[in-house]
Amino acid sequence: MCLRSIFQIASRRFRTTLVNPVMSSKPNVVFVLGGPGAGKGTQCERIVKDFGYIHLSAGELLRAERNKPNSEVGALIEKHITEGTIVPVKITCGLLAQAMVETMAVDANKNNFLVDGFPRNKDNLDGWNSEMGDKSNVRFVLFFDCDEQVCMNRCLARGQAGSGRSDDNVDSLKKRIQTYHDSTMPIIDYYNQQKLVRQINAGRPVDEVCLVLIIVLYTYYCHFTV
Ligand SMILES: Nc1ncnc2c1ncn2[C@@H]1O[C@H](COP(=O)(O)OP(=O)(O)OP(=O)(O)O)[C@@H](O)[C@H]1O
Ligand SMILES: Nc1ccn([C@H]2C[C@H](O)[C@@H](COP(=O)(O)O)O2)c(=O)n1
Repeated sequence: MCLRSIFQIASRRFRTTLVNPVMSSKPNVVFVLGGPGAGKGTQCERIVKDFGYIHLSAGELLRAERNKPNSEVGALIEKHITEGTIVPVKITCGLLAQAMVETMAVDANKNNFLVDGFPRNKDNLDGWNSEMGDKSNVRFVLFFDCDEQVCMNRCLARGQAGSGRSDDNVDSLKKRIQTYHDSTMPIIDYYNQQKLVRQINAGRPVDEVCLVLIIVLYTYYCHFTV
């Protein structure tokens, strides 16, 4: 049986049987973490298409806010993006919360969110817990584990392919990778201690990573059907 067939069968069963048992009026949140270029966005998009999640990328929301001509925080966001540092949580959590509210206002059943690139440091974590802790259900954390040099090469290739991102260059990437080690890994460790981390080898080709991701999701949601 080909990979595509397995994927289609798993996703059909997932949508009809496995998502429904965890529906609630609060948003269900799966945090997605990993180094820059680990493939978080690529894999989230695949899951959205076949599994009915809503993908919210913190980085994308920040770039969209930065691009608004009248944004009061646009310059601050751009400074953090190019420096590879982390935007204050008040801004990022506000954008995420607003996107969730807007999504669920259109369709209350759309309450399963992949929150990609968040929480990235202690400020993110504390801000989320105080603002969203009792307004959301954090189900688990997907950790895309990928070799640093592989991450760097992928981002540089993405820049050369015309991403237009001001941080797909060697200087910014070195800083982003440092921030990832210093600030994001402790957050992954924190969730790991709570047994909430599902670790995925993200150094493999896209289809192989995706297959492992499907198995991880399937296994998780099977707990709700037994
Ligand atoms: N498994 C993979 N193998 C090879 N290339 C990949 C793989 N996954 C993603 N890529 C490519 O690597 C680049 C980075 O992927 P992606 O944007 O999904 O990473 P990301 O973790 O979301 O990065 P960032 O945190 O910088 O936004 C993209 O050009 C993507 O096409
Ligand atoms: N929680 C977050 C997420 C992202 N940013 C900023 C800083 C990152 O380097 C940049 C790009 O994010 P990505 O697209 O790689 O997820 O956006 C942040 O400050 N806080």
